[in-house]
Amino acid sequence: MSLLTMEDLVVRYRSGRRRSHAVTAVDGVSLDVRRRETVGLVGESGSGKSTVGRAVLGLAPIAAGRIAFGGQEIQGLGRSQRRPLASRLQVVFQDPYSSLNPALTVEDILSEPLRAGGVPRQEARNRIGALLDRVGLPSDAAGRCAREFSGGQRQRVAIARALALRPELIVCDEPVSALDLSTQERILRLLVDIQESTGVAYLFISHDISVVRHISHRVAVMKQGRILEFGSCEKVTSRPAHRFTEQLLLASPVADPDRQRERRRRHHEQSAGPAWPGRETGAAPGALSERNR
Ligand SMILES: Nc1ncnc2c1ncn2[C@@H]1O[C@H](COP(=O)(O)OP(=O)(O)OP(=O)(O)O)[C@@H](O)[C@H]1O
Repeated sequence: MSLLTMEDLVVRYRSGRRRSHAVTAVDGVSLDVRRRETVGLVGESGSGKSTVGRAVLGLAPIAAGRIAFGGQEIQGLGRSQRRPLASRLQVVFQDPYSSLNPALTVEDILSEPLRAGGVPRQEARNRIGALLDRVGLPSDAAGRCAREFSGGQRQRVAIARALALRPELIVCDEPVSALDLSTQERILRLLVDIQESTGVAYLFISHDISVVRHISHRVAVMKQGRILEFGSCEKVTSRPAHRFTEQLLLASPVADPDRQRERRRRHHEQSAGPAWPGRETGAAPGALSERNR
Protein backbone atom coordinates (compact mmCIF):
# COMPACT_ATOMS: atom_id res chain seq x y z
CA MET A 1 0.00 0.00 0.00
CA SER A 2 1.27 3.47 -0.83
CA LEU A 3 2.08 5.94 1.92
CA LEU A 4 0.36 8.82 0.13
CA THR A 5 -2.41 8.46 -2.44
CA MET A 6 -4.20 11.20 -4.34
CA GLU A 7 -7.22 10.42 -6.44
CA ASP A 8 -8.84 12.86 -8.86
CA LEU A 9 -7.74 15.82 -6.79
CA VAL A 10 -9.23 19.17 -7.77
CA VAL A 11 -8.09 22.42 -6.13
CA ARG A 12 -9.83 25.67 -6.91
CA TYR A 13 -8.78 29.09 -5.64
CA ARG A 14 -11.33 31.83 -5.39
CA SER A 15 -10.36 35.45 -5.65
CA GLY A 16 -11.73 38.87 -6.44
CA ARG A 17 -14.57 40.73 -4.82
CA ARG A 18 -17.12 38.28 -3.40
CA ARG A 19 -14.61 35.58 -4.35
CA SER A 20 -16.43 35.23 -7.64
CA HIS A 21 -13.36 34.47 -9.75
CA ALA A 22 -12.23 30.81 -9.64
CA VAL A 23 -8.88 29.41 -10.75
CA THR A 24 -8.69 25.64 -11.09
CA ALA A 25 -5.04 25.14 -10.15
CA VAL A 26 -5.21 21.33 -9.93
CA ASP A 27 -7.61 19.54 -12.19
CA GLY A 28 -8.06 15.83 -11.48
CA VAL A 29 -4.61 14.78 -10.25
CA SER A 30 -4.00 11.17 -9.22
CA LEU A 31 -0.63 9.99 -7.96
CA ASP A 32 0.91 8.05 -5.12
CA VAL A 33 4.14 7.96 -3.11
CA ARG A 34 5.40 4.72 -1.60
CA ARG A 35 7.42 4.38 1.57
CA ARG A 36 11.17 5.11 1.12
CA GLU A 37 10.42 6.52 -2.32
CA THR A 38 10.95 9.89 -4.00
CA VAL A 39 8.29 10.99 -6.46
CA GLY A 40 9.33 14.01 -8.48
CA LEU A 41 6.60 16.43 -9.59
CA VAL A 42 7.84 18.56 -12.44
CA GLY A 43 6.28 21.16 -14.71
CA GLU A 44 6.48 24.74 -15.80
CA SER A 45 5.61 27.69 -13.59
CA GLY A 46 1.90 27.89 -12.79
CA SER A 47 1.19 24.25 -13.65
CA GLY A 48 -0.10 23.56 -10.13
CA LYS A 49 2.86 21.67 -8.57
CA SER A 50 3.03 23.70 -5.37
CA THR A 51 -0.72 23.54 -5.05
CA VAL A 52 -0.54 19.73 -5.03
CA GLY A 53 2.02 19.93 -2.21
CA ARG A 54 -0.07 22.48 -0.35
CA ALA A 55 -3.16 20.29 -0.67
CA VAL A 56 -1.27 17.40 0.95
CA LEU A 57 -0.30 19.74 3.80
CA GLY A 58 -3.88 20.97 4.26
CA LEU A 59 -3.04 24.44 2.93
CA ALA A 60 -5.07 24.55 -0.28
CA PRO A 61 -8.83 24.59 -0.89
CA ILE A 62 -9.71 21.10 -2.13
CA ALA A 63 -12.85 21.15 -4.29
CA ALA A 64 -13.01 17.41 -5.05
CA GLY A 65 -11.04 14.19 -4.84
CA ARG A 66 -9.34 12.22 -2.15
CA ILE A 67 -5.98 12.27 -0.35
CA ALA A 68 -5.04 9.35 1.87
CA PHE A 69 -1.93 9.29 4.04
CA GLY A 70 -0.94 6.06 5.77
CA GLY A 71 -4.39 4.67 4.93
CA GLN A 72 -6.27 7.60 6.50
CA GLU A 73 -8.29 10.08 4.44
CA ILE A 74 -6.98 13.54 5.21
CA GLN A 75 -8.57 15.87 2.67
CA GLY A 76 -11.39 17.01 4.90
CA LEU A 77 -9.55 17.28 8.21
CA GLY A 78 -9.68 20.50 10.21
CA ARG A 79 -6.68 22.11 11.87
CA SER A 80 -6.92 20.29 15.17
CA GLN A 81 -7.63 16.96 13.44
CA ARG A 82 -4.47 17.43 11.40
CA ARG A 83 -2.27 18.02 14.44
CA PRO A 84 -1.33 14.36 14.95
CA LEU A 85 -0.16 14.31 11.33
CA ALA A 86 2.44 17.02 11.95
CA SER A 87 5.04 14.58 13.16
CA ARG A 88 4.50 12.27 10.19
CA LEU A 89 4.18 14.76 7.37
CA GLN A 90 6.62 17.65 7.00
CA VAL A 91 7.69 20.25 4.46
CA VAL A 92 10.83 21.98 3.20
CA PHE A 93 10.14 25.16 1.24
CA GLN A 94 12.12 26.82 -1.50
CA ASP A 95 13.41 29.89 0.22
CA PRO A 96 15.44 29.24 3.37
CA TYR A 97 15.63 33.02 3.90
CA SER A 98 11.91 33.42 4.42
CA SER A 99 11.08 30.00 5.84
CA LEU A 100 13.36 30.43 8.89
CA ASN A 101 13.10 33.30 11.35
CA PRO A 102 16.56 34.92 10.97
CA ALA A 103 16.59 36.18 14.57
CA LEU A 104 16.12 32.74 16.14
CA THR A 105 19.01 30.48 17.00
CA VAL A 106 19.19 27.10 15.32
CA GLU A 107 18.48 25.55 18.70
CA ASP A 108 15.26 27.59 18.99
CA ILE A 109 14.25 26.60 15.46
CA LEU A 110 14.81 22.91 16.08
CA SER A 111 13.34 22.96 19.60
CA GLU A 112 10.00 24.22 18.37
CA PRO A 113 8.77 21.04 16.62
CA LEU A 114 10.34 18.86 19.32
CA ARG A 115 8.45 20.75 22.01
CA ALA A 116 5.23 20.59 19.99
CA GLY A 117 5.80 16.85 19.60
CA GLY A 118 6.11 16.43 23.38
CA VAL A 119 9.80 15.46 23.37
CA PRO A 120 11.29 15.98 26.88
CA ARG A 121 13.86 18.78 27.19
CA GLN A 122 16.97 16.63 27.73
CA GLU A 123 16.06 14.27 24.92
CA ALA A 124 15.36 17.29 22.70
CA ARG A 125 18.88 18.57 23.37
CA ASN A 126 20.39 15.24 22.38
CA ARG A 127 18.20 15.06 19.30
CA ILE A 128 19.27 18.55 18.19
CA GLY A 129 22.91 17.43 18.30
CA ALA A 130 22.08 14.35 16.26
CA LEU A 131 20.01 16.37 13.77
CA LEU A 132 22.82 18.85 13.18
CA ASP A 133 25.19 15.99 12.61
CA ARG A 134 22.69 14.34 10.27
CA VAL A 135 22.47 17.43 8.05
CA GLY A 136 26.21 18.10 8.11
CA LEU A 137 26.28 21.16 10.39
CA PRO A 138 28.76 21.51 13.28
CA SER A 139 27.37 21.14 16.81
CA ASP A 140 28.21 24.76 17.63
CA ALA A 141 25.70 25.82 14.96
CA ALA A 142 22.99 25.34 17.61
CA GLY A 143 23.83 28.61 19.35
CA ARG A 144 24.03 30.73 16.21
CA CYS A 145 21.23 32.73 14.58
CA ALA A 146 19.79 31.64 11.24
CA ARG A 147 20.85 34.96 9.67
CA GLU A 148 24.53 34.02 10.17
CA PHE A 149 24.24 31.12 7.73
CA SER A 150 24.52 30.89 3.96
CA GLY A 151 21.55 29.78 1.83
CA GLY A 152 22.77 26.18 1.69
CA GLN A 153 23.38 26.04 5.44
CA ARG A 154 19.94 27.51 6.10
CA GLN A 155 18.40 24.87 3.89
CA ARG A 156 20.24 22.27 6.02
CA VAL A 157 18.62 23.81 9.09
CA ALA A 158 15.21 23.67 7.36
CA ILE A 159 15.81 19.99 6.54
CA ALA A 160 16.85 19.31 10.16
CA ARG A 161 13.64 20.99 11.35
CA ALA A 162 11.59 18.85 8.97
CA LEU A 163 13.34 15.71 10.24
CA ALA A 164 13.01 16.56 13.94
CA LEU A 165 9.93 14.42 14.56
CA ARG A 166 11.05 11.58 12.29
CA PRO A 167 8.42 12.06 9.58
CA GLU A 168 7.37 9.42 7.08
CA LEU A 169 6.97 11.91 4.22
CA ILE A 170 8.50 15.30 3.45
CA VAL A 171 6.99 17.56 0.80
CA CYS A 172 10.05 19.27 -0.72
CA ASP A 173 8.76 22.32 -2.59
CA GLU A 174 11.56 23.57 -4.87
CA PRO A 175 14.07 22.99 -2.04
CA VAL A 176 17.16 23.72 -4.14
CA SER A 177 15.86 26.34 -6.59
CA ALA A 178 17.22 29.28 -4.59
CA LEU A 179 20.72 27.77 -4.36
CA ASP A 180 23.75 27.89 -6.64
CA LEU A 181 24.52 24.74 -8.64
CA SER A 182 27.22 23.23 -6.43
CA THR A 183 25.11 23.83 -3.31
CA GLN A 184 22.11 22.28 -5.10
CA GLU A 185 24.14 19.18 -5.71
CA ARG A 186 25.25 18.90 -2.08
CA ILE A 187 21.70 19.35 -0.78
CA LEU A 188 20.36 16.73 -3.21
CA ARG A 189 23.01 14.29 -2.04
CA LEU A 190 22.10 15.04 1.56
CA LEU A 191 18.41 14.31 0.86
CA VAL A 192 19.34 11.00 -0.77
CA ASP A 193 21.60 10.05 2.19
CA ILE A 194 18.87 10.93 4.66
CA GLN A 195 16.37 8.81 2.77
CA GLU A 196 18.75 5.88 2.71
CA SER A 197 19.37 6.09 6.45
CA THR A 198 15.87 6.98 7.68
CA GLY A 199 13.52 5.58 5.02
CA VAL A 200 11.65 8.89 4.70
CA ALA A 201 9.68 9.38 1.46
CA TYR A 202 9.74 12.63 -0.53
CA LEU A 203 7.24 14.34 -2.78
CA PHE A 204 9.84 16.44 -4.58
CA ILE A 205 8.48 19.45 -6.46
CA SER A 206 10.62 21.28 -9.01
CA HIS A 207 10.32 23.15 -12.29
CA ASP A 208 13.69 21.67 -13.29
CA ILE A 209 13.62 18.14 -14.69
CA SER A 210 17.42 17.92 -14.46
CA VAL A 211 17.09 18.25 -10.68
CA VAL A 212 14.11 15.92 -10.42
CA ARG A 213 15.75 13.14 -12.42
CA HIS A 214 18.69 12.96 -10.02
CA ILE A 215 16.63 12.36 -6.93
CA SER A 216 13.42 10.67 -8.03
CA HIS A 217 12.46 7.03 -8.35
CA ARG A 218 9.28 7.99 -10.19
CA VAL A 219 8.42 11.22 -11.97
CA ALA A 220 5.06 12.89 -12.66
CA VAL A 221 4.94 15.61 -15.30
CA MET A 222 2.34 18.32 -14.79
CA LYS A 223 0.86 20.87 -17.15
CA GLN A 224 -2.08 23.20 -16.60
CA GLY A 225 -3.24 21.42 -13.48
CA ARG A 226 -3.09 17.90 -14.91
CA ILE A 227 -0.62 15.03 -14.85
CA LEU A 228 0.54 14.31 -18.38
CA GLU A 229 2.55 11.23 -17.49
CA PHE A 230 3.67 9.39 -14.37
CA GLY A 231 6.16 6.56 -14.38
CA SER A 232 9.65 5.40 -13.46
CA CYS A 233 12.32 8.06 -13.70
CA GLU A 234 14.11 5.98 -16.29
CA LYS A 235 11.02 5.65 -18.47
CA VAL A 236 9.85 9.27 -18.23
CA THR A 237 13.29 10.78 -18.83
CA SER A 238 14.59 8.44 -21.51
CA ARG A 239 11.37 7.41 -23.27
CA PRO A 240 8.91 10.19 -22.53
CA ALA A 241 5.34 9.50 -23.62
CA HIS A 242 4.50 13.13 -24.11
CA ARG A 243 5.94 15.84 -26.30
CA PHE A 244 5.85 18.32 -23.45
CA THR A 245 8.14 16.07 -21.36
CA GLU A 246 10.51 15.87 -24.31
CA GLN A 247 10.54 19.66 -24.42
CA LEU A 248 11.31 19.90 -20.70
CA LEU A 249 14.19 17.47 -21.23
CA LEU A 250 15.52 19.44 -24.16
CA ALA A 251 15.50 22.59 -22.10
CA SER A 252 17.33 21.00 -19.19
CA PRO A 253 21.09 20.78 -18.73
CA VAL A 254 22.59 17.30 -18.64
CA ALA A 255 26.02 15.99 -17.73
CA ASP A 256 26.53 14.34 -21.07
CA PRO A 257 26.46 16.73 -24.06
CA ASP A 258 26.49 13.82 -26.55
CA ARG A 259 23.31 12.51 -25.06
CA GLN A 260 21.75 15.95 -25.27
CA ARG A 261 22.75 16.26 -28.93
CA GLU A 262 21.24 12.87 -29.63
CA ARG A 263 18.04 13.91 -27.89
CA ARG A 264 17.84 17.09 -29.93
CA ARG A 265 18.46 15.19 -33.16
CA ARG A 266 15.70 12.71 -32.38
CA HIS A 267 13.35 15.52 -31.40
CA HIS A 268 13.98 17.42 -34.64
CA GLU A 269 13.42 14.28 -36.67
CA GLN A 270 10.09 13.73 -34.98
CA SER A 271 8.92 17.30 -35.08
CA ALA A 272 8.80 20.07 -37.61
CA GLY A 273 8.00 22.54 -34.81
CA PRO A 274 10.44 24.91 -33.15
CA ALA A 275 12.82 23.63 -30.47
CA TRP A 276 11.88 24.49 -26.93
CA PRO A 277 13.61 27.71 -25.93
CA GLY A 278 15.76 27.02 -22.92
CA ARG A 279 19.07 26.56 -21.38
CA GLU A 280 21.89 25.02 -23.30
CA THR A 281 23.83 22.10 -21.94
CA GLY A 282 26.20 22.87 -19.13
CA ALA A 283 27.34 21.80 -15.74
CA ALA A 284 24.38 21.17 -13.53
CA PRO A 285 23.67 18.92 -10.63
CA GLY A 286 24.39 16.57 -13.52
CA ALA A 287 27.37 15.04 -11.79
CA LEU A 288 24.96 13.12 -9.62
CA SER A 289 23.98 9.79 -11.03
CA GLU A 290 20.36 9.18 -11.90
CA ARG A 291 18.20 7.16 -9.57
CA ASN A 292 16.97 4.76 -12.14
CA ARG A 293 15.49 2.28 -9.76
N1 LIG B 1 -3.59 31.60 -3.31
C1 LIG B 1 -3.91 31.62 -4.61
N2 LIG B 1 -5.00 32.30 -5.04
C2 LIG B 1 -5.35 32.32 -6.36
N3 LIG B 1 -4.68 31.65 -7.32
C3 LIG B 1 -3.58 30.95 -6.95
C4 LIG B 1 -3.14 30.90 -5.58
N4 LIG B 1 -2.02 30.13 -5.52
C5 LIG B 1 -1.78 29.70 -6.79
N5 LIG B 1 -2.70 30.21 -7.64
C6 LIG B 1 -2.80 29.94 -9.07
O1 LIG B 1 -2.86 28.54 -9.25
C7 LIG B 1 -2.10 28.14 -10.38
C8 LIG B 1 -1.07 27.11 -9.97
O2 LIG B 1 -0.14 27.74 -9.08
P1 LIG B 1 1.04 26.91 -8.36
O3 LIG B 1 1.81 27.87 -7.51
O4 LIG B 1 0.49 25.70 -7.74
O5 LIG B 1 1.91 26.48 -9.61
P2 LIG B 1 3.41 25.95 -9.67
O6 LIG B 1 3.47 24.95 -10.75
O7 LIG B 1 3.85 25.55 -8.33
O8 LIG B 1 4.16 27.26 -10.16
P3 LIG B 1 5.43 28.00 -9.51
O9 LIG B 1 6.59 27.06 -9.70
O10 LIG B 1 5.54 29.26 -10.31
O11 LIG B 1 5.06 28.23 -8.06
C9 LIG B 1 -1.51 29.41 -10.98
O12 LIG B 1 -2.36 29.85 -11.99
C10 LIG B 1 -1.53 30.37 -9.82
O13 LIG B 1 -1.62 31.70 -10.26
